[in-house]
Amino acid sequence: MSTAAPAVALRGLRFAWPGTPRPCLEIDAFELAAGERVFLHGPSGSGKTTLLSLIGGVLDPDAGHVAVHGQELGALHAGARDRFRADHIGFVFQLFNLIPYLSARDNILLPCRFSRARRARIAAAGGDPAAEAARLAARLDLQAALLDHPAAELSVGQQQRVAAARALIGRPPLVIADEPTSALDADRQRGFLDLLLAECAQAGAALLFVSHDGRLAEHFDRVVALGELNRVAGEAA
Ligand SMILES: Nc1ncnc2c1ncn2[C@@H]1O[C@H](COP(=O)(O)OP(=O)(O)OP(=O)(O)O)[C@@H](O)[C@H]1O
Repeated sequence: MSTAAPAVALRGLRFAWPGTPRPCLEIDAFELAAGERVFLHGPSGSGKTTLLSLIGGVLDPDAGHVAVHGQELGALHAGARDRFRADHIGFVFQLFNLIPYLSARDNILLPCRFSRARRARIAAAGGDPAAEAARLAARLDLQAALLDHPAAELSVGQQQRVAAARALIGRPPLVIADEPTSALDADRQRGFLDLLLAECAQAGAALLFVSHDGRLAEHFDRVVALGELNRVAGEAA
């Protein structure tokens, strides 16, 4: 990994879902600079979540290259790719993907269990994972008592904030957020976005933020329409 490398670099990317007649994504080139905050938007079904899964190495492209912080994901075998993802990428998923029977606290701490790099970054900043989980939860307006509750007992908005704390803990250099504010009321949306931007700025992390809510776009360094990148979407438009 190189710190001078872009957070994300895509070249000649092509991906089709199995059994579908034409590609979902064809992207000649895209870069997200280290520390850059990009707002990505596009119509429903245009391939935003698919693109995030390719950048996260959860899906493999049919052709082309995906590099995260200079590391070509295709060069890593499955186990190494899982470790790389745990160390370097914080995800906030559209459907949160919390483990329902684990407490909110244990969900937030989960990446630290898998990633030595995240634990090391917390230690280097003079903290420990439990204190960092509590700090992030407080910043996200999650009451301390809620941290002992199983994730399944939390409201949708609370689950979303737990998912954000889980993504941010241990300061991954790339944060990927897929419609993270959709379940929050307007006040919490703004607070959530402020926290995400502040935490990413403090950690020097790049942020790739997908949303339908164009009102949030003004807070980002750059706004990208997937239709401008994706040749398939361009043809369909
Ligand atoms: N697991 C899957 N198997 C087959 N096709 C899929 C799968 N997931 C998504 N697709 C298809 O890929 C296309 C892009 O879907 P994707 O979820 O990436 O869009 P999106 O832009 O994130 O949409 P939304 O804004 O509604 O979340 C859609 O046509 C969808 O039907």
